[in-house]
Amino acid sequence: MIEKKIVGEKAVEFVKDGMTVGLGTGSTVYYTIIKLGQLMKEGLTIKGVPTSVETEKLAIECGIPLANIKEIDQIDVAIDGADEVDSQLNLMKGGGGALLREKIIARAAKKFIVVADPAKIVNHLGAFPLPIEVVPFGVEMTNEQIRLLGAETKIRYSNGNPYQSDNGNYIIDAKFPNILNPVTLEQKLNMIPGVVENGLFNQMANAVITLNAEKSVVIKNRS
Ligand SMILES: O=C(CO)[C@H](O)[C@H](O)COP(=O)(O)O
Repeated sequence: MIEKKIVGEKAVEFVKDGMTVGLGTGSTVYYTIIKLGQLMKEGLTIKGVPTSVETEKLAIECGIPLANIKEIDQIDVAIDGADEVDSQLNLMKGGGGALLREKIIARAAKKFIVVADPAKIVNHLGAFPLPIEVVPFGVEMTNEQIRLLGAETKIRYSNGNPYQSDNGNYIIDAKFPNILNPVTLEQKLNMIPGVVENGLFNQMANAVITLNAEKSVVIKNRS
């Protein structure tokens, strides 16, 4: 999709020589990573911190050296996609199942830049089911606790088996009606035993790169 390519490539403007860069997961940040690989051939020097096994493979293919996560003292910028972005720049993420590593890297980064095609921009989060990473043990009980918060839930499956994240956990997709208070919901979900993390990234994005109705690139900054 051309929109994803435009916003994905624009994000490289936030990357400067010598930076350690958090590399998100998905079909939009894919274009950022490809572009960074091209720029490295022209002399840019960076280290990447991938948020998934899929992104790790892509970064290696693109010739981006990976930082050792145990030795990183800082991540200068993290760039990632989103499933939904609200007017306060709160995000819903995890459609690709990588939300836990994505949140760890985004939180550690000095700047978190989101690349989102215009279809991702919403007034309120919640049309997309919220991905929640849970430990496999007692998944049905954890699922029930999430349902009690008002969601219709589905354990995510892949090829006939529960989908497993890169961390060996399961994902529950939870359809809440309009999420009017994402901050409270994020906290309530993470208090349920068995929930590892959820896909609400509240007040984390410093900027969101998207397109306006005229198809021009716009950068929304969080106030
Ligand atoms: O959170 C994610 C993966 O866990 C992705 O960033 C999100 O699903 C957006 O993906 P895409 O850019 O392919 O639309």
